[in-house]
Amino acid sequence: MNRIVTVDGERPYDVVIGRHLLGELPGMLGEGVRRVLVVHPAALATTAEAIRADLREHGYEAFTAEVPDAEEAKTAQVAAFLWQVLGQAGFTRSDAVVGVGGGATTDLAGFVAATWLRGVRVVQVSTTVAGMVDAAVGGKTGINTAEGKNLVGAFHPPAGVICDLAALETMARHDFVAGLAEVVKCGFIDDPRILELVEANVDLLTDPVAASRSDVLLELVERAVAVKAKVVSVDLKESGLREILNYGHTFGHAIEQVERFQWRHGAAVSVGMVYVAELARLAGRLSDDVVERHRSILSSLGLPTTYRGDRWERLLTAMRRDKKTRGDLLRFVVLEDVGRTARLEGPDPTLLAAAYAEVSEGAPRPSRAVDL
Ligand SMILES: NC(=O)c1ccc[n+]([C@@H]2O[C@H](COP(=O)([O-])OP(=O)(O)OC[C@H]3O[C@@H](n4cnc5c(N)ncnc54)[C@H](O)[C@@H]3O)[C@@H](O)[C@H]2O)c1
Ligand SMILES: O=C(O)C(=O)C[C@@H](O)[C@H](O)[C@H](O)COP(=O)(O)O
Ligand SMILES: [Zn+2]
Repeated sequence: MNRIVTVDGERPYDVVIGRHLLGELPGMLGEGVRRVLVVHPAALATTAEAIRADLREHGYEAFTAEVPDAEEAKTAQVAAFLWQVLGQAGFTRSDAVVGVGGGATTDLAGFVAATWLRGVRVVQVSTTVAGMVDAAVGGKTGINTAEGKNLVGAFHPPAGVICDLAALETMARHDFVAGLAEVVKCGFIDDPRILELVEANVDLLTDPVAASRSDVLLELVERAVAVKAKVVSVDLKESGLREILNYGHTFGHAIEQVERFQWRHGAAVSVGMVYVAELARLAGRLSDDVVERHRSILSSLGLPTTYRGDRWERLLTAMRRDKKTRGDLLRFVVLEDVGRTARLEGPDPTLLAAAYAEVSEGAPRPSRAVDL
């Protein structure tokens, strides 16, 4: 049975979660669309071709465009390639883009849709855990620059999102588990039941095939999407509440930039959540127990909770480029308890460095992180 989460806003849209859902796509494209560009990485070429053929049967003029894998897709060069494709195929404002893939692909496809003719429709067909519970929903689109993550982008909500859990069966375990970091994030910021479900089902959730076929994953995806939908429905452009979805990302994005985008996003966010939990603890705002719960739940999934200890200056430079920063003021989303978020603004530099020491490799703490 499919689950539907509706995202409110200027143009409400549905996130449909279930199995074998590609038939939903034409309905989501809406009235008046004639041409459709299906953007996908090589790993999803067969799916993209099936979508193109189906769209043609429904009378659309459908094209596919293959883009590089993962973060390699989120560049100005790849965006420019897609603008060229759209231009040469004569896409007008009543035409549409469909993103088929993980968060990297849908961030790119969404950004190209946001910028082509100053905005055409996009439907996201998400094929990863991180994409389904987070990237495809909420309209944050963008690309990276050498200086940092998602530094160029636009808020451009989709016309609909398809989360076909059957697609997850082919995912590599490390990519699958990395996506669970965003699910755990939703648990810490808003929905404690998510944490209980993850803690009770670690073995199942670290097996992509078994997890994808389970009601546990269906419930987790629905709950995480519901958290995201609740937030972005009232604060699309991140003027306040939406910042909570950035929990763990200040330090996480800094790792990604320092590692030249070779780390998985979810793995970096995993360390970032432990970092900011330690920061909140050192600032006297979070209990030891909740900090340790971060470590235990993330490491039980095989996610990293530590990072190399010799990168502080570079991490700090990267954190200053975080979108929550205002002028020289570094700002963090912190927890005061599970489900209770707050902001920590301009923490003392010694506190920032002390939290780094707590997540540095070699710090006297147990870690069961695997090679993500
Ligand atoms: N816009 C947002 O709100 C938002 C939210 C969260 C994450 N993100 C972004 O999303 C990206 C991370 O998303 P991700 O984890 O999906 O990464 P990803 O898109 O890089 O996908 C991970 C890997 O899985 C492969 N893949 C995708 N679907 C597959 C399938 N069904 N079977 C087999 N392999 C498959 C991809 O080819 C890739 O190699 C980052 O760029 C992050 O910044 C954006
Ligand atoms: O939707 C949001 O808002 C988020 O912050 C969700 C994050 O998981 C996601 O990684 C997002 O792309 C980060 O946004 P950024 O503004 O920090 O680039
Ligand atoms: Zn994220």
